Amino acid sequence: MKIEHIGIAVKSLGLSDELFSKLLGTENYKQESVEREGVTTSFYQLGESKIELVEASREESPIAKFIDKKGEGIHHIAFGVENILEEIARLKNAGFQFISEEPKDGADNKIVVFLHPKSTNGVLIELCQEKK
Ligand SMILES: CC[C@@H](C(=O)O)C(=O)SCCNC(=O)CCNC(=O)[C@H](O)C(C)(C)COP(=O)(O)OP(=O)(O)OC[C@H]1O[C@@H](n2cnc3c(N)ncnc32)[C@H](O)[C@@H]1OP(=O)(O)O
Ligand SMILES: [Co+2]
Repeated sequence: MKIEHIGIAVKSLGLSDELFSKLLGTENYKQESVEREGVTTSFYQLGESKIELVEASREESPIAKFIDKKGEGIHHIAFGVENILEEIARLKNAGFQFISEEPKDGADNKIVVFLHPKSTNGVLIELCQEKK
């Protein structure tokens, strides 16, 4: 398992892309919308991890709700795993709760699931696996 990306909730990808390109000294390598999730993402490679800027693509997006409540900032940590089904089983066995146990298509050619922050010390954790 490794830190695959840090998700950062932003109001405007336009403004935040400009800020993060300056901050990181590199351009994003992709921008991608995931309509099911109600988000548009922008990815920056940072060594073996990434920064994922996440903007709400519609009103009822979880990102819109998060920003309304907590403002812009760190939203989630994504762990990259080899076998997401095995990790789900391991973590369920260890008593962790999932928002949904069924992996779904994420951004950046991944399948993803999320654990509920109430079972992970208040940190939203995403598991992601490269699509085969
Ligand atoms: C598809 C792209 C994908 C990728 O490929 O990388 C992404 O990263 S998409 C990222 C956006 N999608 C998600 O976040 C999906 C998972 N999130 C959810 O399902 C919901 O956001 C949630 C975590 C279940 C919360 O939704 P909800 O219960 O409707 O909102 P509340 O505001 O009532 O929150 C309940 C409770 O949880 C706390 N919370 C909410 N978001 C976070 C967070 N990001 N980090 C930590 N804690 C969070 C919130 O504060 C509430 O706690 P209490 O106030 O103590 O009740
Ligand atoms: Co993510």
